[in-house]
Amino acid sequence: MTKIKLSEKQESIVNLNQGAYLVLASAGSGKTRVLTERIKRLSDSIDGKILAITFTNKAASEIRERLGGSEKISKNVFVGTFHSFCQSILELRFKLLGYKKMPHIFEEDSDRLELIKQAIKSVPFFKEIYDDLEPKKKNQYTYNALQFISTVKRDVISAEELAESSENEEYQYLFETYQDILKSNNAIDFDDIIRLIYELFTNNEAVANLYRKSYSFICIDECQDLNKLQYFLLKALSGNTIKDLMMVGDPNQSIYGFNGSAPTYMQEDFVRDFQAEKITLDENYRCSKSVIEASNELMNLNVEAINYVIDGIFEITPVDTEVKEAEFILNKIKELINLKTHDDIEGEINYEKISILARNKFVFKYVEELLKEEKIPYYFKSGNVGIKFSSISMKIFDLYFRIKINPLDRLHLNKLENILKVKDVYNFNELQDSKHPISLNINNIINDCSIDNLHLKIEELKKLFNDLIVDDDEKKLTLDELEDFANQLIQYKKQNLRPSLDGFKSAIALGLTNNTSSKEKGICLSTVHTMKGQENEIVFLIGMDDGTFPDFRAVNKGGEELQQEKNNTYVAFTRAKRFLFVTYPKRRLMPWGDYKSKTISRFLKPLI
Ligand SMILES: Nc1ncnc2c1ncn2[C@@H]1O[C@H](COP(=O)(O)OP(=O)(O)OP(=O)(O)O)[C@@H](O)[C@H]1O
Repeated sequence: MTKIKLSEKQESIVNLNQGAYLVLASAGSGKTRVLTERIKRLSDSIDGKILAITFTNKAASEIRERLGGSEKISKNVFVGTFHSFCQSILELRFKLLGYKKMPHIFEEDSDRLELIKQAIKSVPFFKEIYDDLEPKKKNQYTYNALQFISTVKRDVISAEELAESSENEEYQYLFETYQDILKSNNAIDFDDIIRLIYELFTNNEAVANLYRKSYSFICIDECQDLNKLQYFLLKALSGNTIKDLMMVGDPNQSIYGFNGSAPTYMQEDFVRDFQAEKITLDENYRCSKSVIEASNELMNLNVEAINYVIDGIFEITPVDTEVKEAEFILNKIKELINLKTHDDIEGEINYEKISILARNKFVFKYVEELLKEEKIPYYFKSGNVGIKFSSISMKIFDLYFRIKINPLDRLHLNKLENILKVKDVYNFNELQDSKHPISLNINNIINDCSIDNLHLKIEELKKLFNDLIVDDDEKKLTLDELEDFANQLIQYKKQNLRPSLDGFKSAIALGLTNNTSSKEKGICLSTVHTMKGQENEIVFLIGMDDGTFPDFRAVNKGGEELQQEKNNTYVAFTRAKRFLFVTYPKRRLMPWGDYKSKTISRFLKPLI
């Protein structure tokens, strides 16, 4: 890895000593770089431990990679997301939180929707409303109920506050019922992971003190994304003991408002509660002159381009339809690849140096079709997610695996019963006559699996799938998914000294074992949210028509939601190191067959 010479300003932040600091820095100013160098310096010079929190597994592994794997760093520095930090505590202390066995994470939205549906049906007030709704409205209702549960958790709303703020006690019942159902499955959801540890630190002074004494410094990246629960967790962890915290963030990159995040937790609460000193960093090391100028104009900023020698490209191109947009992009890509080199781009221009970004994944439809047709390699960038199997045999395996390691998990047991159309998923005769007789063999294989023999079980499964699956496409898909699972096991064992099946399942759910870099071959297609914190040489930002980006719902709501869309456009712009090509269709094909006229995104109007 090339050694970067830090600027004077960056160096001064790296060398700050004790105290609380808020580093407000614009995109590409080297926030992550500075934070990493600071952690490195601290770990060399102090004896205590350092807690470094990021918002994505990808960012955490990048920081870990840059820190290197010396024994001192491995022992003294914890780098991870809020979820992985809290999960590591939960695995040790779940009994203190009222669980007899380690609770399992229900990570999939579909699982949580199923649970909230059960909760709605057990509270008469909600059941009555729900039963009278048309099917489409039922889905929206369930989704809204789930949002309500999340809000209660993320906004740290207590039972009393809930009772006071709602029109009646029914909402409190709904919340409690959902939690009870989770608990009866010995399960938790993502928000619970942080909420439980916040409760532990708040209610158990002795345990909180253990962690307070253990960590001397806390560093947090991307703090504009903090929500109330995460900020409260940090406060509860710090207590009156930890006073050395550094938060770095960029209010202009605040794009997770829909998750309860707000830059005010760093800019107001942190500054007030910790008497934090504010420092600004307004240089841009990432982007070319053209990209910085466009971003400055977009956000009305005055960021300095350090790399002024590189002009780069910023272009906005209107195209007739989405099909034409896809053709334009494909032609441009071919042109760039044929160029092989360009003075502005380091090394050969290849597919890995190109990213295509959009507001949401639906925008990629025609581009993806063309990439496939032209046999150009590409992949979809994934966020903090675990594995989602699509082959039927791996789905069955996953469900057996879940109920094997968490026998209280009725939710997945029911799912398995439904897939197999059996009453008892362990009954030999029923399985043999079931819709998927392979389930009998799968069940036999994982019946006595343990973390020590799981790799052997995977080999048995491989043989089974090879022998029994007839359809070639299905066989390939199943074997690919099994291999992915096997790779995740290897990753997990590398990361954990005391591995367990429970721990492995949680690590998968948190996306900690997902080695994405091996799958990231070719052109990267990503939503802007998922690309946050990352960069590429050449970026295409597509579908920049008003109503798509900004999203029409934000346009209708206006205010903060619209501002977040603008911030999201800024995040998209500043992912480009050298070239940024922006496109929008002047007409969009609607699902019912008509074309609708479109205009350029309101944010881009001043730039044309
Ligand atoms: N002093 C420096 N000299 C040269 N390059 C640098 C320097 N500091 C940072 N960089 C490079 O600039 C780019 C942006 O750095 P980094 O990702 O740390 O920024 P950031 O502020 O976290 O970005 P963002 O918030 O936009 O995701 C990286 O490619 C990094 O290696």
